[in-house]
Amino acid sequence: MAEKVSGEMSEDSSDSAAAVSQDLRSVLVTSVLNLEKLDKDLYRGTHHWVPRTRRLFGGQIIGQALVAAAESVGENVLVHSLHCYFVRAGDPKVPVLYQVERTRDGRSFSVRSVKAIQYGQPILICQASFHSNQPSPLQHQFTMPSVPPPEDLLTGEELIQLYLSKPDLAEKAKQGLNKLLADEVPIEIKPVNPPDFYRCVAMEPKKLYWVRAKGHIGKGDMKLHCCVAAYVSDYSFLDTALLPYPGQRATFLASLDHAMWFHNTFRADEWMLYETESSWTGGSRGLVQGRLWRRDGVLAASCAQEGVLRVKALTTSAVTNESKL
Ligand SMILES: CCCCCCC/C=C/C(=O)SCCNC(=O)CCNC(=O)[C@H](O)C(C)(C)COP(=O)(O)OP(=O)(O)OC[C@H]1O[C@@H](n2cnc3c(N)ncnc32)[C@H](O)[C@@H]1OP(=O)(O)O
Repeated sequence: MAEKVSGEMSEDSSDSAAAVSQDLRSVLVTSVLNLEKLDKDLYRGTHHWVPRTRRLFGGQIIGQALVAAAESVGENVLVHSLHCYFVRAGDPKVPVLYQVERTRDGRSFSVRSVKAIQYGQPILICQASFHSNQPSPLQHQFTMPSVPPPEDLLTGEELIQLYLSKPDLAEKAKQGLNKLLADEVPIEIKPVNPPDFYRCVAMEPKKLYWVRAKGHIGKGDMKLHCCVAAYVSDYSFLDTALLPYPGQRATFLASLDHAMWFHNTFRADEWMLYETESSWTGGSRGLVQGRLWRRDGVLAASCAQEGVLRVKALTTSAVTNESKL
């Protein structure tokens, strides 16, 4: 019989004191990243939240691929990087198979290659590298931007409620916002500088928001927190590249590749500051970079992604009943 491999990690003493009930646990660990083991180095993953594009969420595929890779390495190594290509759209109607190749095991580093497969064809190719913890006399990092704490900011849902209360809101925009509210995305977000609701001002391609997994994960296995961070890091990343173009509506937005480097331990169920920026767009593609900060200022992870950006010029305001352009 197939066994589940990841979500139910053991609790440390601080967690057991809290006696976390099953329904308070993050769906990311109880379901999304809890793969079914079919055979040695072969796993099956199912879906939770599917974006309105009806193609599988890239972060889910990366997170699941990393769970599969992490199952094949020892307990004393940590994931330090991953590099993925999204080669086909994922179909939400069927599960995804994850096939792990044990590329190399060295004294310090282990490399794994994972193929995510649907209908016999790869949808994602992922290389993940693991490293045993080693001391280093060289240590530096950038400084975390100074921002208000998450407790002082509105959640994504509260912001949507605020937008819904605007009297001149166009019916189509209202429908879109209500759909967003109904989405069961398993992560929480608190934007530091939410974009102007009417989106008529070009902005610098930079964002700052607090983010964490919804529900409890516990201290547990650091590798699982990296899998959750991989999921989280893809959610509102590529859209950073659209901020300078308020007169354009995205008709097709999809990540082509995604890379991450993990620097320090963190808990993905605690608030982290996600700092994203886009250094370049052109040729219907955009490049974004991101940094995930622990709230104590420690740099937890860095990310980079390129995506396809196909857009259409807006002729009227998408959000109000008035003409805009
Ligand atoms: C604030 C909250 C936001 C939450 C949203 C979360 C954001 C999440 C994003 C994601 O998760 S993206 C998911 C992960 N990434 C992917 O699924 C990408 C997977 N890769 C691919 O699908 C393909 O590699 C590709 C990028 C589509 C490859 O493109 P290619 O052009 O080589 O493939 P085709 O099969 O030929 O075409 C696909 C599609 O695109 C149309 N098309 C192709 N070229 C052009 C063009 N020059 N101009 C316009 N359209 C083009 C083509 O006609 C096909 O369209 P359909 O027939 O499918 O309609």
